[in-house]
Amino acid sequence: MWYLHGVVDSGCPSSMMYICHDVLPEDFSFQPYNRGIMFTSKLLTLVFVVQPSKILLGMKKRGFGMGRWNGFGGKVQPGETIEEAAKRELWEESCLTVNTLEKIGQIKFEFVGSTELFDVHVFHTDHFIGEPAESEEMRPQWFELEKIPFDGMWPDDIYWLPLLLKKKKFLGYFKFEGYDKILEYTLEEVEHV
Ligand SMILES: COc1nc(N)nc2c1ncn2[C@H]1C[C@H](O)[C@@H](COP(=O)(O)OP(=O)(O)OP(=O)(O)O)O1
Ligand SMILES: [Mg+2]
Ligand SMILES: [Mg+2]
Repeated sequence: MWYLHGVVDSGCPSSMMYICHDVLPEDFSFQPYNRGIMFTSKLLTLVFVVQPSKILLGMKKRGFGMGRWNGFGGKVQPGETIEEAAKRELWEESCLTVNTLEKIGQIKFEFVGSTELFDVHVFHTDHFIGEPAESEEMRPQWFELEKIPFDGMWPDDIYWLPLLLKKKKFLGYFKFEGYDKILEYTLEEVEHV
């Protein structure tokens, strides 16, 4: 068994190098990935605005994930913290501002044939300022919690979104073939993320 072992800081916050090794260090918290492959990593944010009986999702109008409902988020820019990026992307994509975000999950996505891992930092908030409005990138819509449109979302969401809604913290790893098929995944609840 080989495990993703290390991270090489390339100097750019959104481009880390991951190294796979055959020994699992004791302090190692990631799940098995691949055999000796060098991965780069892309830092991304994802924010879910939740109210007692409903959740705000956005229909992605362009780019990656177009045609799917999702939370609001995107790439972390140089010089930004991950939380700053999460707030900026939420604002750009939904016109909502937030004072605080709760970091609730971290998910690594691998796509067969690509050596770039997506490192998605997932946030939750139930306090926001403003009214959701359509942006170039997203068309926001509230959904009753019993009517979340999982069929129109990324296929991984149905595994971990229920944890987010219960405010349980989690770490996940999903390996995709194409964009519709999950080949394998791991998901664990954790105390800290
Ligand atoms: C593969 O599974 C995924 N599932 C879910 N639920 N969300 C995902 C998955 N892969 C990526 N995401 C999220 C992470 C980000 O929030 C977006 C992708 O970033 P995006 O392309 O929207 O980046 P932006 O910086 O906003 O885009 P522009 O450069 O076009 O402004 O999807
Ligand atoms: Mg985006
Ligand atoms: Mg964006």
